[in-house]
Order: sequence, then structure tokens, then C-alpha cells
Amino acid sequence: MEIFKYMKEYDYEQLVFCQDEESGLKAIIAIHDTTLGPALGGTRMWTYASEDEAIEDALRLSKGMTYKNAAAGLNLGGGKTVIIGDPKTEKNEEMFRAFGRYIQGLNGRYITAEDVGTTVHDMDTIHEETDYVTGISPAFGSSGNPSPVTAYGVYRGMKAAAMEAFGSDSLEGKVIAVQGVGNVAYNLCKHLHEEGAQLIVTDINKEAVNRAVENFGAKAVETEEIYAVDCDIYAPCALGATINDDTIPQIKAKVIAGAANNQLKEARHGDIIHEMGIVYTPDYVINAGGVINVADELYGYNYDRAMKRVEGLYDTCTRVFEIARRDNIPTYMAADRMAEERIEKMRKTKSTFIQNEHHILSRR
Ligand SMILES: NC(=O)c1ccc[n+]([C@@H]2O[C@H](COP(=O)([O-])OP(=O)(O)OC[C@H]3O[C@@H](n4cnc5c(N)ncnc54)[C@H](O)[C@@H]3O)[C@@H](O)[C@H]2O)c1
Ligand SMILES: CC(C)C[C@H](N)C(=O)O
Repeated sequence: MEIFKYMKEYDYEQLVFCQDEESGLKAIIAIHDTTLGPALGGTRMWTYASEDEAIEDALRLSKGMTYKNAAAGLNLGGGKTVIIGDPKTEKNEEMFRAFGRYIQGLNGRYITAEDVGTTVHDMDTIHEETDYVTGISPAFGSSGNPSPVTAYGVYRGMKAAAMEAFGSDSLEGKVIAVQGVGNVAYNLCKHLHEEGAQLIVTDINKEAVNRAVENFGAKAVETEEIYAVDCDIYAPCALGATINDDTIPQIKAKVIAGAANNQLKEARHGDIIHEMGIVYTPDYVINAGGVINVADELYGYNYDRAMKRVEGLYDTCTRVFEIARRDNIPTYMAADRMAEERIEKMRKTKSTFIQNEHHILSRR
């Protein structure tokens, strides 16, 4: 992989490789853009097939966080970490302590939180070494596990999408196909079940499926069957790239709205589903609840304030649909436009010189 070429193409600021032999830490922190503020984004632990795959994931996910934070109206830039390893068997305390020291070394340019493969407990361990970590235990006055809040945001965004597609935001009686019923999607299913939606679920983890079947009366299908089921809404809540050349021809849903990051395998897949008349709720807009929640910790965490902001994702999604209609473009492009406009405006404002008294002239 030609790293600098890739970084230049998408204007990345910094890539940090962190290694600690004793604990087995191999981490990559990617900082995409800090125009709006310090880069905030979670730490993913995953069994990557190669180092290139890990680097690419860190880069892609950190850029996603720049757009997510900008679209959510947060004064934060985008960053992300990937740790190479199996989160089930290769974690240890020293690893997260060593990683915490690397974060501390960035002196606030990057703030972390949970992502796939990491937990509140891991964030607490990082916190032993640095304050630049969110999503730690509520006992520290923090916001804890972001997943239930992400789920609430996805639920709100899904209602906005239903309004756009069906003319009503009620999800009662709607058939919703949920792919992956992990931390976020389990909580999402709860909201959907309470509103009277009918759920079809799948997961590679049978226990997760059984939980949704038992608690929410969901119908279970095999993992490869989920795309083709008869449903109103498809909710991708596992990993990315599930909207692709193979799956699109199978999809019967009129709405795609889910928690997963990087749902479109390539941008052109967003064009194809747009032409098919599917209302696609851009991933980084609808799944911003978790980051909105952890970002509130920067001001002294207040649950009600954070939830009110997450509730507003309904309006943010509606705004994206409006821009898409106004400019006659797919929704993924409308979301990018919204985020980029905000960053560009701030970039221009920041070009104004501010006396920061850092040089000697201001003191003589
Ligand atoms: N947790 C958050 O607050 C948050 C915030 C924003 C975005 N996201 C994104 O949402 C998605 C889900 O996050 P999570 O925290 O619930 O993760 P999770 O690991 O708890 O859940 C993911 C689930 O998907 C299942 N899965 C994996 N591959 C699958 C496949 N091929 N088919 C079906 N199921 C499969 C897993 O078994 C697991 O149960 C991720 O893409 C994550 O990046 C999460
Ligand atoms: C900061 C987090 C809660 C990050 C979350 N994993 C996301 O992708 O938005």
C-alpha cells in the first residue's frame, strides 16, 4: 500500500503506529481532520488478514468520523484506532495501558472511545494512563457504553426515513430486517418491538439471534437470506460493505437504515440504490448517537442534554433527504455535502490570524 499517496488523496493529517512487544500491542491511530476540533473516534479490535487491511480500515473509519462528527454538529474532528488482534483471546491489561500512553502522547489531538471489539472495561484501563478517553464507567461521571444511545439515534433516523419513504413515521406493522443483533441492534430491536414493528433477524452468533427471537418475537433467517426477505426496511447493523453488487439485486426494502459504519461497498452503490428509489439513510448520519453521547463528556456528562441532541438525529436525517431532493443527488452525497460545507466554512474562519501570545513579541 502506498500510504502517503492514499493520505494525500483524502487529505489525512496523521497516522501513528503503536507497538509494544511485551503486551502484543499493534495499534494504528489515524487522524483524518482536526479542522473542527480534536479528533474523536473509537478503537476497534479485529483480526485483520494483513497489516495493509488494518491500515486501510483505520484510514477509512477515521475519515468517516470526520464526516460523522461534522454532520452531527459536533466541534470535533475525525480519528479512529484499530488494534490488530482477536478481541476474544488476545486482550490484556498491559496492552490497553500501553495504548493509553500512546494516546496521552498525542496530547489531546485524539480522543478515543469504544468500537467493535472493545468495551467499557477496556476504556477504563486506557483511562489509567490518559484522560483522552470517553465511554468509561459511569462511576467516573462518564457516559458508559454508547451502544444503547447509538440504537436510539438509529431508531430516530429510521423514523425520519419512514416519513420520507411512506409518508408516515410510524413503524407500527412495518417489517424490518435486522442484520447483526449485537450491542446496538439488540437495543434497536427493543425500540422497534415496542412500537409494534415485525422483526426479521440474522446473526452469525446464534445466542444473539435467540435473544431477539425470545424477547421480541423476531423471526430468524440464515445470514445470507437477510437481503432477500420481504420487508419494508433493511437495517444493516453488523459490519460494513453489505450494500454491494451481490446484495443490491436481492433487496426488496424501500428503506435502508442501520447502525453499521461504511455500509456502501463503493460510492457507486449509493447511486444504484438511489436510482432504484430506495431511501438510504447515510450510515454516519444515522449512527452518530454514540459519538454525540460520548462527546457530551467534554462538557461534564449530562444524560438529558445528550439524549435531546440524539433525538435531533430525526431532523438531521430529514435535512439530508431535503438536500438530496433539492439538488437531485443521492442521499450519501447530500450528507457529504452537508458535512463538507460545515468543515469548509470553519476552515476559512480559522484562517483568520488570532494572537495566541505564543511568541515573545506579545510579552515585551
Ligand atoms: N456501538 C456503537 O455505539 C456504534 C456506534 C456507531 C456505529 N456502530 C457500528 O454499528 C455496527 C454494530 O456495532 P455493535 O457495537 O453493535 O457491534 P457488535 O459486535 O456488538 O454487533 C455486531 C453483530 O454483528 C454480528 N455479525 C458479524 N458479522 C455478521 C454477518 N456477516 N452476518 C450477520 N451478523 C454478523 C456479530 O455476531 C454481532 O452480534 C458496527 O458496524 C459498528 O461500527 C456502533
Ligand atoms: C465514539 C464512538 C462511540 C464511536 C463509535 N464506535 C462510532 O463509530 O461512531
